Amino acid sequence: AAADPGDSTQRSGGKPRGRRHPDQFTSELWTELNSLAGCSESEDGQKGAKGGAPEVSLEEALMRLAEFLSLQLGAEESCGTPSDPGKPGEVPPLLTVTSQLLALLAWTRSPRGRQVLLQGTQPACPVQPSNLDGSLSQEESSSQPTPILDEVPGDETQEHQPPQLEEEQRAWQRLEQLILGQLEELRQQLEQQEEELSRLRLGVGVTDSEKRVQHLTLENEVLKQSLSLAQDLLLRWGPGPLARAQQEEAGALLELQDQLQEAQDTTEALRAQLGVQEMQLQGLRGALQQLQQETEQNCRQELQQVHGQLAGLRARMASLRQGCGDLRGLVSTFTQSCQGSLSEAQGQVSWALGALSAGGARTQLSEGQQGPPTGCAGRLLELKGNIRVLCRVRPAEGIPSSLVSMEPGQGGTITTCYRGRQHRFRLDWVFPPDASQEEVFRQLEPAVLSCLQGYSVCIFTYGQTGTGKTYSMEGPPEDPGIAPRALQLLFREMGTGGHHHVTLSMVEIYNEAVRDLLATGPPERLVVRQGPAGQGGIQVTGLTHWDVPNLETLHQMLSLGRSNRATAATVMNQHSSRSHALVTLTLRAASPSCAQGITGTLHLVDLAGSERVWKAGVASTLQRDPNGARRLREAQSINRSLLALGGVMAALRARRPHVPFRDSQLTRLLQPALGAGTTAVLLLQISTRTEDLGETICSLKFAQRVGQVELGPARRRRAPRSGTPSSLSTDTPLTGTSCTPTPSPGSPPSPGPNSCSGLTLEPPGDLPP
Ligand SMILES: Nc1ncnc2c1ncn2[C@@H]1O[C@H](COP(=O)(O)OP(=O)(O)OP(=O)(O)O)[C@@H](O)[C@H]1O
Repeated sequence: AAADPGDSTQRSGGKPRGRRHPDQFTSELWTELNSLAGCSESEDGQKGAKGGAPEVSLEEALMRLAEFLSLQLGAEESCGTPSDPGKPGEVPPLLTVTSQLLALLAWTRSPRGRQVLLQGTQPACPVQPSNLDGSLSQEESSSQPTPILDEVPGDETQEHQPPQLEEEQRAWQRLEQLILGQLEELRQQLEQQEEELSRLRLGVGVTDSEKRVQHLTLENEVLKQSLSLAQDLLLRWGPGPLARAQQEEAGALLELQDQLQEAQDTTEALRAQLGVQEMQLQGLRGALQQLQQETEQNCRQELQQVHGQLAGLRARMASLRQGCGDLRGLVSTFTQSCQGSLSEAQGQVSWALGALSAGGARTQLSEGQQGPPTGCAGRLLELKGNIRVLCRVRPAEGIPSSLVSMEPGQGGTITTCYRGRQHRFRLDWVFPPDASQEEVFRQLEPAVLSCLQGYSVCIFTYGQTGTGKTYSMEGPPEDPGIAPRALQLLFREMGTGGHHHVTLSMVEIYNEAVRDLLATGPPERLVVRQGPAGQGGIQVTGLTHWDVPNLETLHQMLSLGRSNRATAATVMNQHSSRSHALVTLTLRAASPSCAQGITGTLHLVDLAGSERVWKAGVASTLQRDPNGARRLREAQSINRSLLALGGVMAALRARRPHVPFRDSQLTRLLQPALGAGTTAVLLLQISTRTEDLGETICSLKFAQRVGQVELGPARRRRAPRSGTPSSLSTDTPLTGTSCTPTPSPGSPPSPGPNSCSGLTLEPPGDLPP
C-alpha cells in the first residue's frame, strides 16, 4: 500500500489512512504479499465465486492490518520522533516484523502451507526474509529457492515433495533465524529509539510547549506516582495526616502505655520476686537465728554437762580423798583407841585396886557398874564418832504428795521429783510419817546413854517451820519427845544412888542474842566469849547451871525454860519457835572415891525453822502487822545463823584448818558440841507437801552435807580430880556459871521465875569478865 498509494487507497476502501504511512516497503515483501494474496484469491476467489460467501480476503485482512498498524504507528509517532521518509532503513521495525508475520500467515493459508501443516511437518516459508532495507544478501539470494506460486499436482508433488520440503525447511529455518535476528535488532532499536526519544523530548527539536507538555507530563507522572504513593500511604496509615498524626500519637501513646504497662508488669514481677526473695531471706534469717539459738543451747547444755561431769569428778575426787583421809584417821584412831583403852584399862585396874584398898567391896561393885562401857556397841560408837543424820517425815495433813517417796529404815532414802529433776538422798535412818516418838528415840538411845560414859553428845533438830522439830524434841505431855525420854532414861540409868551430879542449863538464841531461859530474874542478854587460853571451849557470862537432883525437878525446869522461849505466830505455824533453844545436861560422876570421874554432856538443840523469809509470810504482813518488821528481823536472823551452821559443817567436812564458829552465836555455842571427839545426831524434819518441796530439798541437801562431816572418833571426858563444879573440862560446853547442887534432892524448883527461890544459885562471881 505504501508502494502503491493509489491501490492502497482503492483497496482500503477510500478510508483515510494514518498520517504517516511508511513510504516504501521492500519490494520483495510487497511482491510476496501480492503473490500470497493472489494465491489466496485464486483459491478463495473460486470458492467465493462458487459459494458466494462474504469472506474477508487476505488482501482485505492485510489492508485492515496495515491500517491498524498505521494507526498504531501514527499513535506511536505522535508521541515519538517523526521519522524521516527519505531515509532508508527508517522503516519501523514493527512493520518489518509485521510484514514478516503477515508473510508467514499468508503462507500458512496457502495450499502448500496447508499441505505442509496437514502433513504434520514444519512449514517451509515460501517467502524470503528480507533485511530491514528489503534487500537480500547475495548469498541468501543465490541460495534462496524460487517461490512456488503455482499449484502443483498431487502426484508430482508427492514425487518432488522430499527435496522441496527440505528446501522449505531450510528456508523456514533461515527465516526463523532471520526473524529472531530481526527481533533482536528490533529490540535494540526500540531501546535506542526510546533513549533517543527521551533525549529528544528533553532536548533538541522540542518546542517550549512540548517541553512544557513533556515536563507537565513528567510532573504529571511524578504527581501520579506521588498520588499513588500518597494513596498507598493513606491506605497504609489512615485517612489523613492530622488523624494520622493523632493516630500516630495515639499509637505512640498506646505503645508507650504498652511499654509502661510492660514496665509496670516487669516492676510488679520484680517486686514480687523481691518479696519472695525477702521472705526467703527472712526465712533464712529465722532459720539462721534458730540455728544459732539451737547451737547456743546445745553448747550451753554441753557446757553444763561438762561442768556437771567436772563437778561430779571433783566431788568424787574429794570423796576419795576424804575416804582416804577417813581411812587414815580410822587407822590412827584405832591406834589411839587401843592406846586409850589400854590406859583406861590401866586406870580401871588402878581404880579397882584403890577401891579394894579402900575396903569397900560393895562400893567397888557399884563403881564397877558405873565404869566405862564395854562391848561392840561402845567400840563402834567410838570408831564411828561422826555425825549421824536421821530424817523424820512429818505426817501429811491431806493427800500425801507423789513427788516425795521414801525407803524408810537404816540407810533409807528420800527421793524427790522437783521441776522435772529427780533427787535422791541417802540418810542413816529414815522415819516414815507414822513413826512414833518411841521409835525415833530408840535410834538415839545409844548416843544418849553414851553420855553416862563420858561422851559428849549433841542431838539437834533441823528443818522447815512446822515440820515437827519441837514435836520431836519436846513432844506433847501424852507423847513425850526426845528430851523427856532422854532425861528419863539417863535418870533411870543413873538410879538414885547419887553418884552423878546432874546440872542443867537452858539458853535460847533470839535475834543473835543469847538469853538464859532458866534465869531467876528477867532474861538478860548473855555474853559469849572464848574460854581461857589453853582450856578451850567458850564461856557464857551469867548463865546459870542448875543442879537437877531428880527427874521431876528436871521436868519442871524444862517447863520453865520452854515457857520463857520466844514464840510467835507465822503463816506456817501458829506456835512457831522463833529462836534456837539449847538444853545442856552435864552428867558428872559424883562419887567421892572417884577422884577422876568422867563427865558426859548431852546437848539437845531445837533449832528455829529454816524456812525462807518470804515463805514465812513475814514480808507479806509487813504492811498490816505492826510486828511484821520484828518478824522479818527474826527470820533474817534465823536464816543467818543457820547459814553459819552450814558454813561450819562445810568447813568440818572439808577438814579446813579454820572452822568459822564465830560467824554466829549459834555456832559459837555449838562449838563444843561439834568439836573433835564429839558425837552429833542431826534429826532432820521434812514435809511432804508439794508446796514445801523446794524447802524439803534444801533441808535434805543440808543434811547430806552434814552427814559428810567427820568429827573424829568419840572421846570420853574426864573430870579433874578436884571434882569441883567450876573445874569442868574445858571441852564442856556452856561452862560459864558455876552451880551449886540443890541442898536436897527432893526439893526441886517450882516452875516459873518466881518459883526459883528454893534453889541456891551461886552468882557468877568466879567467872572471868
Ligand atoms: N510426827 C508428828 N505427828 C503428829 N503431829 C505432828 C508431828 N510432827 C509435827 N506435828 C504437829 O505439827 C505442828 C507443828 O509442829 P512443830 O511446832 O513441832 O513444828 P516446828 O518444826 O517446831 O515449827 P517451828 O520451827 O516453827 O517451831 C504441831 O502442831 C505438831 O503437833
